[in-house]
Amino acid sequence: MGDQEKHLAPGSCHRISAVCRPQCAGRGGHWRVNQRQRKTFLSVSLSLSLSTLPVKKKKKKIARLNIHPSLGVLIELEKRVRPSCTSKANCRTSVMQDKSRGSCKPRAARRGRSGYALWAELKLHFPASRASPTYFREPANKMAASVEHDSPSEVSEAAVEEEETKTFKDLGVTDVLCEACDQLGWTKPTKIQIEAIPLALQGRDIIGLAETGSGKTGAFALPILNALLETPQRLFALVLTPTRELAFQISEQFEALGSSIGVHCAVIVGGIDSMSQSLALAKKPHIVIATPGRLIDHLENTKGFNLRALKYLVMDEADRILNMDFETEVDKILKVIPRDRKTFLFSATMTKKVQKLQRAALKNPVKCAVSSKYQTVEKLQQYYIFIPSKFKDTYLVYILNELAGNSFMIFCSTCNNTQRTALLLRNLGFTAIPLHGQMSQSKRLGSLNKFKAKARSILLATDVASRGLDIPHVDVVVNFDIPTHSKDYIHRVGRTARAGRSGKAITFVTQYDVELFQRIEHLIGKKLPVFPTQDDEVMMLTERVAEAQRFARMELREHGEKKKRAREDVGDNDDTEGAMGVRNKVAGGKMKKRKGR
Ligand SMILES: Nc1ncnc2c1ncn2[C@@H]1O[C@H](COP(=O)(O)OP(=O)(O)OP(=O)(O)O)[C@@H](O)[C@H]1O
Repeated sequence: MGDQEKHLAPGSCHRISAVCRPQCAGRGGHWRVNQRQRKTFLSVSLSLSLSTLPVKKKKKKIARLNIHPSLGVLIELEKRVRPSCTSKANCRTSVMQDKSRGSCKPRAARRGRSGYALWAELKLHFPASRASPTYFREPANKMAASVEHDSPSEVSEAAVEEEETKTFKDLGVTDVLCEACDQLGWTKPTKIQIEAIPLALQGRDIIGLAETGSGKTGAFALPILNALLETPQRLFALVLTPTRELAFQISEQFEALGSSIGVHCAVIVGGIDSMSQSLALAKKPHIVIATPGRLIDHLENTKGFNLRALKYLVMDEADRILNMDFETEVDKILKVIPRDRKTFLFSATMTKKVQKLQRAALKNPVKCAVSSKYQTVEKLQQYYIFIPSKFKDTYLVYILNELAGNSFMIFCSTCNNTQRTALLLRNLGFTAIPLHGQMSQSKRLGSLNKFKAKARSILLATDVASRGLDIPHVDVVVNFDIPTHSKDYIHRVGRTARAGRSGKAITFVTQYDVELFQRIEHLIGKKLPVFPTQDDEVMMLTERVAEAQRFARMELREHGEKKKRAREDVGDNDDTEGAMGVRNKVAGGKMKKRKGR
């Protein structure tokens, strides 16, 4: 019999008779539902027939019928034991034991033919609209199933509706946190929240995979706050993030959700005075949000700070955190936190490499996947333009003019190119601001805040800004330099079209980038269309752009020398906006003057 492999039409009710094989005897296990079934099931009626099995005498138990809590809504569990079974009353739902243990044994077995009988009828709902979790514990019960069609079910439609109208309260979130969600304008939970929150509240370790901008932060923050309310404790949870800006953002979200319950968070990231962080840790916050390196510094050097009582560990952007770059730090952290903790891994691009996941030391995790492994958002329009490398700047200016009035995030591959391009655009009168790893942390946050506050319409950034940052008003992402790691593409373009909004992403492909681009298309499983451009109009810009390039190079040099001369200078001049010439240009004068306009 095909093991739950039969195709089942949506909207119909099905009866599956499953026969439990002898080797499953005595062990617990979970039903595994295959991908197709998860997609098509609306309602399923399972009739499990565990009958007359050739069980060896020494086997004491037959089967354990476990329904994984995340599998679906268990509507009905009905058990019938064959009339031949003499001690119905003793027969437990899942286990039948032999006579010596004083419970039932069917006649067939008593006659010497080893065999037991148990019917269990289950009805499960698999609403079609629901993105079902895809990871279940490998079933110990190997069941062979036969599928019969039953009459179509109306209940299923109701179940779909129910799924859509689920509230945070239905997920088990406590009232005070539901109110906080309400205040943030979160009227209903997102798919990943529907999947992950109930499981997290049950105390399971979770691997959460969902597309960018789908509310993963809420999916781990709400269960942690819920648990914190139940058992208040200092240094309750640790959230590890790969970038500093993301750490601040997550802290803001925790504080917004937990404001009414007085949650205290500490952000522990590099590039910021350690002393103030030590003081913050001395106050024993409830939640610590940290980048791995600086957290290690504090664990090693800050007196009185330890995470020995930690209850929750979250790795946001987990595939990045579990990457080789953070290997030593993460291993060190895992050694000094209790093994008896809950662990949540979340990302839009989760690694499947078992070795990497093992490093997170998860215990019997559930994978909540509401997107395929490398999926971009439906409302995101993605394009590419194929151009000669030397005209990249000109095409960028053309696109910025074409899509004027929008908010842009432009990704470059190096700090130097980010800085140079920001200068170039400023020279042409665009309100552009850079964000990269060679800027001081205060300047990085300054840039981000100006962009968030819409005081600047263009943020030029390295991949330091590609993951996690939630800036709702970003309309267009431009991959000025194509990402070398295809996964970064998904995160970069995910800075737009967030939380159900729409957005555009345009990737520049030069003669050197063709292979990288093909890899990206392969990863996302899509062929991207070309972004339409008028080449003659682009070429009309070359002269102006060339002039702005010259000024940008000069300013970059000037800026570098100035920095060398006055490293300790605390003025606002270690990002490009501080460079004198540029400031004038932003004010609208210098370039025009030079051009005589
Ligand atoms: N239930 C909800 N209803 C409405 N908006 C929500 C809900 N949950 C989260 N959001 C909002 O959705 C936006 C994106 O959330 P979040 O930053 O958690 O996404 P993410 O999945 O972590 O994205 P990324 O993969 O880019 O890190 C945020 O502005 C957040 O406030």
